[in-house]
Amino acid sequence: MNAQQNPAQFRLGKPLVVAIDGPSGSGKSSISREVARRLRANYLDTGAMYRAVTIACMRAGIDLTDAVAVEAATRNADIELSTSPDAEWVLVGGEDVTQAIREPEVSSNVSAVATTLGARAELVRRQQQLIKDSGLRIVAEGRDITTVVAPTAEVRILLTASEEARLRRRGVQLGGSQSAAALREQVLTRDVKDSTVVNFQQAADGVVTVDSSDLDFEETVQAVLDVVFASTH
Ligand SMILES: Nc1ncnc2c1ncn2[C@@H]1O[C@H](COP(=O)(O)OP(=O)(O)OP(=O)(O)O)[C@@H](O)[C@H]1O
Ligand SMILES: Nc1ccn([C@H]2C[C@H](O)[C@@H](COP(=O)(O)O)O2)c(=O)n1
Repeated sequence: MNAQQNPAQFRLGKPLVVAIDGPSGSGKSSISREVARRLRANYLDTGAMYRAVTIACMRAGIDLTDAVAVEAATRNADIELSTSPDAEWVLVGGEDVTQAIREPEVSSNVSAVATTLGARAELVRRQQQLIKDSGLRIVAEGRDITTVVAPTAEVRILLTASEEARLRRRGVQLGGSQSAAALREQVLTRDVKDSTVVNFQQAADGVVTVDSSDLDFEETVQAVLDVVFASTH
């Protein structure tokens, strides 16, 4: 029996931490959110936290190349975010920044925060607390969840896709409004920068790779659920 035949056996009501990492545009957020729904689990978008700190720094006029200032701003950042897969909201200082953190300017600047090690340490600490607060029933996704944030998760997955698939999907997601060069900057160049501090291109020991290049959305959800099933039985 696999997950498709009987999705109801996923240790319902019991702890289940599913850690998912992968490069930009591989489908981490959308696939993880749907997997969380089907597992009746919480959902944590850790990239949204890096984006929230970035917008807080930009609004405060903080020089993003100043690691000491970025680290201090991260420690002081008042961030709240939904951990329900059915409600997407992010607040910074009580203000709703759910849409603003997705703006291209934030995408261009977020790597400066993500590559500040002191900022990472603070956000990893908060993410681990959010996972505990979820009752350890959560799908958490990002770049270092399988290796740093939740290395002992019951299920650890690297979700990948070819560059071509990732660029195509992000282009469709943005409504065809971006040039090829802008898409490469937002997807591939950002990955190169982020890769300098975390490894999300190769699976660490014990991490299962799901390559979605030739899978559609539903097939990818099922492939992830199959790994969850196989890892917990
Ligand atoms: N297997 C798939 N087939 C087709 N489209 C997909 C698939 N997986 C994800 N998508 C679509 O690709 C787009 C990008 O996915 P998503 O935003 O989840 O990626 P991501 O890895 O979280 O990216 P980022 O790290 O840059 O935020 C979305 O529109 C999503 O619906
Ligand atoms: N665990 C994480 C999550 C995200 N990041 C960085 C890398 C990205 O450039 C940025 C935004 O993430 P996205 O919303 O695109 O998934 O945050 C990270 O370093 N570690």
